[in-house]
Amino acid sequence: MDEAVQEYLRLGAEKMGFALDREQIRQFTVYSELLVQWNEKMNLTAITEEREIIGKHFLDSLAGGVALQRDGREQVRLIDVGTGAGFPGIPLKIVLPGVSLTLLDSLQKRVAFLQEVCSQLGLQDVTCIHGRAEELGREVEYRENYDVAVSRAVAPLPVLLEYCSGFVRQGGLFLAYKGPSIVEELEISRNAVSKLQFSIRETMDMVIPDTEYRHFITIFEKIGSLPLKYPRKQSKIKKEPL
Ligand SMILES: C[S@@+](CC[C@H](N)C(=O)[O-])C[C@H]1O[C@@H](n2cnc3c(N)ncnc32)[C@H](O)[C@@H]1O
Repeated sequence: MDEAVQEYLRLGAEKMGFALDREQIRQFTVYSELLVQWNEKMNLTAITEEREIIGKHFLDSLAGGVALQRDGREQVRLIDVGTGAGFPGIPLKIVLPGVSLTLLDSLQKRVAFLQEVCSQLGLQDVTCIHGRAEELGREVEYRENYDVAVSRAVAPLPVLLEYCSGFVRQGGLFLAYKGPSIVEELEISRNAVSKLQFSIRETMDMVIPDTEYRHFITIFEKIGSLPLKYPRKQSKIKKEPL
């Protein structure tokens, strides 16, 4: 990554409230290089130009960190559901190193990439898991065991709420990264929100610095204990979305 691109990253992060030190710039640089290298062998991202990786993946991922920092939730147990190539989980971990991070994806080869990134970046306290959200959310080890769940570009909101409901503890948060469809998605998610013991706190409209990209982050709070029947099996979620 050349100096101008690194400066774009540094300034963009600063505008979002994160002053990056040299080690953090190194971590983002290595991450970007690994993403481009591995993308030649496997499908990780359609975005391969450096500035775009910074804007659309790194800074975009940090938008959720703004909410966590504002709430003083920087030392949380956080799970990224359907993390793919590590978004938004890894950028959040780089700027909030006190986070205990779990990265979950249903594709094994993506998990291998995540392990390599975490090792080369020297990230501590990160667990990479291969599995399906709706199955792991029923297991004692994971069920309602996280302070925060985050997820970007994984499923329509009613389905995504069910995937993430299994992980978030009472009083914990779920941050859904969504595009402009968020207004309609919230409209069709009312039943899911109430059945899954969530309440809607707010939707943050985030503009990524020096770009015209906008992302909405809707923050849900878990207000009660999740009924045992949720999350349901994938076939049921698909056939009868809440
Ligand atoms: C479009 S990608 C988005 C990846 C990343 N969150 C991002 O924003 O770049 C969706 C990812 O979710 C994963 N996924 C889809 N359904 C899942 C499920 N039920 N449990 C775990 N991972 C899932 C897929 O394997 C894929 O890597």
